Amino acid sequence: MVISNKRIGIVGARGHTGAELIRLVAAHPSLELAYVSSRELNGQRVEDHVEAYRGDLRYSSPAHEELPALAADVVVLALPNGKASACVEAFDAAGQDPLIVDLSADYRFDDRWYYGLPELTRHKWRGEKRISNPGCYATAIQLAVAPLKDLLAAPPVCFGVSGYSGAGTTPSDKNDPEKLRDNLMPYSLTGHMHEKEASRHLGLPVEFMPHVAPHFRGLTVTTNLYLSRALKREDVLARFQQAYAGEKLVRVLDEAPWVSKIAGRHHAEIGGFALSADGKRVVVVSTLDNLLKGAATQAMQNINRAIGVDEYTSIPTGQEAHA
Ligand SMILES: NC(=O)C1=CN([C@@H]2O[C@H](COP(=O)(O)OP(=O)(O)OC[C@H]3O[C@@H](n4cnc5c(N)ncnc54)[C@H](OP(=O)(O)O)[C@@H]3O)[C@@H](O)[C@H]2O)C=CC1
Ligand SMILES: CC(=O)N[C@@H](CCC(=O)OP(=O)(O)O)C(=O)O
Repeated sequence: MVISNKRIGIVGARGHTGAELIRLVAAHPSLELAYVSSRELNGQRVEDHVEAYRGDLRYSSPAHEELPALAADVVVLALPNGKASACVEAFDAAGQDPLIVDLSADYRFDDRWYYGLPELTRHKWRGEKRISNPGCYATAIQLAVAPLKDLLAAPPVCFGVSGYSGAGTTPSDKNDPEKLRDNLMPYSLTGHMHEKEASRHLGLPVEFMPHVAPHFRGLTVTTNLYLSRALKREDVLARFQQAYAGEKLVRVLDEAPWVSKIAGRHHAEIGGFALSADGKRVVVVSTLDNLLKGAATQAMQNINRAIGVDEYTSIPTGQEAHA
């Protein structure tokens, strides 16, 4: 049986996450790029900006209302927060129902959209064609808390440190290498979007304190968990190993993972598992590349499942680093 390729459009493809998606699509046997949009790069050749792509496609800058006519089977919205709904409305108005994967936070609280963190929500997918891709820190938090969720005596407290690519390409203090040099920049210390997102999807309150650091990509979340009964370290480790057994994109380590080792890699790492002397407090460290497992790779997992191919198609799942 010949299965024809699906056509995919990326809206907001100049950004960091859009570029990572182009790389993943370039390596995909059943997807081909229909369009990649950017106002700033309009007319320029994609292969001049993304080395992994070889072909004649150029960036274009269609208005939202013009997107349906481009007839992609899959549409990824990689726009800043607050900008996705205008695109979604354009498809609704045209009576078109492509698979839409939104990378922004805009639909993470909308029950009509599937929240795609496959390792935790795979079983909840009911064939929805609208998928909300989780936030980067929110992914690391949920992966670190979920295996001990039933034993918590207090809200998890999470200290996050992200590389500055997490702040996108629109200039701000949080992606200004000069202001970040020799610095650690705290921000949104209560009420960050990912605090709300992780709380909602874990079904328990989470406390989150984010910071940006001078490195470009990769984030660390160090999570303090108070337990309702004492555990031994081997019990904690066994819970995590069992929770993520067979998962190709979540690795459970004995030691605490280092962010320098996760940059350019597609999986998340969870480790540390330091216990207090009374066995009722455990500290777990999770790392992931915010642009990959925190965005583009997770989107590709979601797209693969929705188009009916193996979830890991085009995603390097071994030890190899991203080119
Ligand atoms: N960076 C990260 O680590 C993560 C990001 N995300 C989310 O993914 C989305 C994309 O992030 P990222 O790639 O970092 O963002 P960037 O800031 O790097 O890119 C945003 C893209 O949107 C386009 N754009 C910017 N402003 C507008 C506008 N007003 N209208 C239409 N297009 C616009 C830009 O292209 P142009 O201006 O040329 O049109 C660019 O292609 C965001 O919602 C972000 O929150 C999610 C997880 C992790
Ligand atoms: C360092 C930095 O600024 N990180 C971003 C999170 C990136 C992300 O996951 O974005 P969305 O939830 O917006 O999709 C932030 O804290 O807003």
